[in-house]
Amino acid sequence: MTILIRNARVLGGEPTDLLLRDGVIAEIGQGLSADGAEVVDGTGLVALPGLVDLHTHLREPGREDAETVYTGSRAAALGGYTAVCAMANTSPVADTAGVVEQVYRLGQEAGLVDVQPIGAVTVGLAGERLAELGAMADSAARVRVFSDDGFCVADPRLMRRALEYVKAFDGVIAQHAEEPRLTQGAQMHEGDVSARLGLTGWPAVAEESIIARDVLLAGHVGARLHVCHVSTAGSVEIIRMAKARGVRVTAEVTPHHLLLTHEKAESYDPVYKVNPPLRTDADVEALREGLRDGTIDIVATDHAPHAAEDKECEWAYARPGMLGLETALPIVLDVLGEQSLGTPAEPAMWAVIAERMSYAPARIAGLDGHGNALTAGAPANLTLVDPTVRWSVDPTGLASLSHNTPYAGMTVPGRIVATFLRGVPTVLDGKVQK
Ligand SMILES: NC(=O)N[C@@H](CC(=O)O)C(=O)O
Ligand SMILES: [Zn+2]
Ligand SMILES: [Zn+2]
Repeated sequence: MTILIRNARVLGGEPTDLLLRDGVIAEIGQGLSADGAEVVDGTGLVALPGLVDLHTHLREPGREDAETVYTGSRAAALGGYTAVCAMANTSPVADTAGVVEQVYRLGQEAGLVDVQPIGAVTVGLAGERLAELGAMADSAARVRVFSDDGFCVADPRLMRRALEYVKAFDGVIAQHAEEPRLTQGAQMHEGDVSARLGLTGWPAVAEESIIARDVLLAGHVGARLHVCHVSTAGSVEIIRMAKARGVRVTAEVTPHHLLLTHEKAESYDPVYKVNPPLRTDADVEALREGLRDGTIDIVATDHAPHAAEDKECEWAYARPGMLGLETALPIVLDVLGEQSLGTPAEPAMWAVIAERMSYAPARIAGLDGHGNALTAGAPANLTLVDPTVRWSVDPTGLASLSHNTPYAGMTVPGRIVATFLRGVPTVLDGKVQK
């Protein structure tokens, strides 16, 4: 299949044509000849490298009523993604070569994005003994990222062993930083709002104390640490300090922690219940600053679909987590400065988006075929976005099997018009192709 994209603005630059052939970008330049190629009109659209999500929950195996690899892949493609890393907290847990290979194969069969399984750090996410990290690394799924996400690897000795172990194959431990002894029964951020509502608080220090411990451990053994869903100003400060000291630490922030705050809990609508919880305005400001200055390396969605019965109930009983794949780029656009569209600062904004949502996550995950600059010879993994379109988020209009988006009814900027995986369209005219 040969595709000619006409007049797209690569990272918001001058309009140009891109010829996609045999899975790669064969040529880039103005006025390329169509010569048998299928033409896609890119006028007014910005071309970005295919987005890469380092933190996605796909719920298969085990909760196929909430999301499957196929439905999550559709949501991802519609969000502009060409690769997603699938978290290990499935049922059974992805803690063996068998399970990660199953998820990997389901992703290949769906064929809409590359699904890269993340392996569990400990057997059954129980935090007691290491899972078979080496067997998962050597498997057909070639696992490099390991995480007990949903739970913290709380035992420092086990965390140290895991960090040491994955050095052998340049792996990374992605930590869900939450000291469990400080969050027992916690329902939301510990602060003035939790005090007023009478809900048990989840203090910032529960996150920060684990991050502080883990950057010290990672520095001590010279291993790679990745911090999942950073949510507090103090965490940003600790990571900034660790980086300055040369610790090999990377960090992610979610779109919802960049936009929403704990006051949302005043509605008692569990759609706003998430782990870690929504924090304060000051935290949001520090996260944005950390993302701008590179202390926070990437935006990751923590796409966490939940079935209605697990979410549309009393706050205390609702599962934490919210959808993210189809709204991530619009929220980041909103946060990073939609006002720069059409100004000389615009290309700089797209460069930051490409780095934080494609190049850096692909580097951290070791995904060589993704996160490449859009140049001749590179794999044809890219997405076309119309930054001028604003659309209203309708939970039932999303491709995800679940509907727990916190942005229902909100008008957001930026529509994904097309996505290409190795030169094959997975989304065209805003519609998924499978
Ligand atoms: N973020 C959440 O609130 N929930 C996640 C687990 C997690 O990311 O910790 C989930 O699997 O539902
Ligand atoms: Zn988590
Ligand atoms: Zn998660």
